[in-house]
Amino acid sequence: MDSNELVPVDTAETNRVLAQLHALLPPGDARRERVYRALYCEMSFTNNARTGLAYASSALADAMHAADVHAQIDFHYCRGQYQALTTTSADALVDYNAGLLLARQVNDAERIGDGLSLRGSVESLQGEQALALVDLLEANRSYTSAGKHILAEGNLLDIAGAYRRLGEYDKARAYLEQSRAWAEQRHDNGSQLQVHMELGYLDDDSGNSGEAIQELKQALALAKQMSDRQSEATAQLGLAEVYNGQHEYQPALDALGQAGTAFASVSDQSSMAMMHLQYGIAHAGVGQHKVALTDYATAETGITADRNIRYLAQLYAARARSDYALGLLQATIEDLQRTINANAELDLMARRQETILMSYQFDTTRRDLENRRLAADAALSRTQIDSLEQVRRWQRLALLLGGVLTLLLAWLVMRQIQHLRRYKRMAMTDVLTGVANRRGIEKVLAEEVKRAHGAGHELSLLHLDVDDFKEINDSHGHQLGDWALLRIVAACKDALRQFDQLGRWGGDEFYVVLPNTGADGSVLVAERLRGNVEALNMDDICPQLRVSVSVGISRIRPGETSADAMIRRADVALYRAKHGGNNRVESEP
Ligand SMILES: Nc1nc2c(ncn2[C@@H]2O[C@H](COP(=O)(O)OP(=O)(O)OP(=O)(O)O)[C@@H](O)[C@H]2O)c(=O)[nH]1
Repeated sequence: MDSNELVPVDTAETNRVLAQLHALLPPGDARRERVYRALYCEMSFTNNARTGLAYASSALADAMHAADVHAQIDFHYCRGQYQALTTTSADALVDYNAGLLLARQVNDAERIGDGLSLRGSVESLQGEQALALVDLLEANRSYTSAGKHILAEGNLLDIAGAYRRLGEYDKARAYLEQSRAWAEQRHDNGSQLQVHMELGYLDDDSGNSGEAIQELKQALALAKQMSDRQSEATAQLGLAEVYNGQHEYQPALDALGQAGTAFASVSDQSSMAMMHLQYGIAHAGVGQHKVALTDYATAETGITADRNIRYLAQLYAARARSDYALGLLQATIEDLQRTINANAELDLMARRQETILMSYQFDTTRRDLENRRLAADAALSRTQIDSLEQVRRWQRLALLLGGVLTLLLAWLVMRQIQHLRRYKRMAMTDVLTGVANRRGIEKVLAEEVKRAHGAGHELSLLHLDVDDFKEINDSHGHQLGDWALLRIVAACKDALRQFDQLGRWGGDEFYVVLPNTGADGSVLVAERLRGNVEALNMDDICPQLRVSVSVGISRIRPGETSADAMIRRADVALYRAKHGGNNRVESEP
């Protein structure tokens, strides 16, 4: 129901499906109730146009009250269709246009298609084939854009009708064959009936009356099978028209009789003018020209109201023959004149229609080209955006890789620097005690001499030697000697200030560089060192073991730029301390 694509087999089936649908409606769902009513309106009154008209009018009022625009559109269309049957198809246009306007306002492609299709079929009946084709072809585009393929297929029938009336029989037949294939494939009896009917008209118009009769009879059989009285009447009217064309007036009159009854049974007034025209031709055919004139008079009113010039031309030509047969010369001349005028108007219309069609085709082609160009532009910009994004992705990746590489390089460089520093430190460090080795302390001393010389500061150097260390080694072993050295270094460090630097010269000899330190300060530090070592308790490694150091002190002299002399003087002082009896501090003189 929501997809609006029901294909019922006949009237009874229609009513059964509608009842089923109604039973399925969720209670209180007013919107779906209106959707259902729209379907009901379209499908339930095929055999009763007046009741359908009344139903559509009241449903339209309800939809307006509920401000349900979609339902309003549906009921406008429904009412238009029953209006066309009750009076003339031209009267339906008011509702079709009103519905179409609303459909365009809410941009509802399916309902725009419905409106255009309905309006197109009226225009086609009025002889405005170009306008009709513009609307019908547009309807197809709308349906297709809304994905409503069944509705688009149904619309093909009307397109075929318009092409037939325009005299484009090949095009009309192509559309009908397409419709026939789809209708058969879907077992859609209603559409098959319409296809037979249209093929009948087409065969008749293109001079194949035998085939026309076959098609119309098939349409008639299907209409009877479906209990569709309205279509039955239309098929009978079509048959009558073919019979008249074949000068078979009695079968024509019979068919018209059947058509009249069937039309009356469904209150369909829309074909009354055509009925009278065909009656006139048939009556004239059997020699009843006076009756024919009455028929023509009635037909003329209806056809004029419908503004159908094609039928008017047919009517005037037929009436001229009856006028002539009755000896009404003046009337004959007038009707012949009217025939000429109507045909001239038809020619004019044909030319106008050609122009309208050409301009529509031009517009459509231009629009298609424009759409294709827009699509191509969109595809191009999509490709450009894609490749830009691709480039950006690569750039981001390259940046990321660059960043990672830079970090990696930085890390490698840092590690290298750290290794170098470590190697340098290791190269300057004594492995056993962890203080500066000979190279390290030489370097420190050289820098401090330079600095003291530059700034005119004082600088002192202590030369330490462990007393009788050989004896410790010899008595207690080399291992214990190492431990004793470690303890001595620790005791020395405790005695030093933050900026004093201790280094091992080798074996049991150490140097201490004392920046900014003069004679008194150096003696003080040296004594503290000596005292700390002397006070060492090493019972934990060797009970009763006592160690001591002798210290020689030298100081920088004014103008001295090399450490060698300082070292020599400190050695001399140490020598004196040793010879003074160990565990002593001696300064250079
Ligand atoms: N345990 C140990 N002994 C070492 C190390 N380096 C040198 N020695 C030893 O230290 C001793 C130093 O002895 P000497 O130079 O004769 O000096 P000393 O015995 O202290 O005598 P004086 O200096 O005159 O008091 C030698 O026996 C070296 O073999 C070391 O790293 N560890």
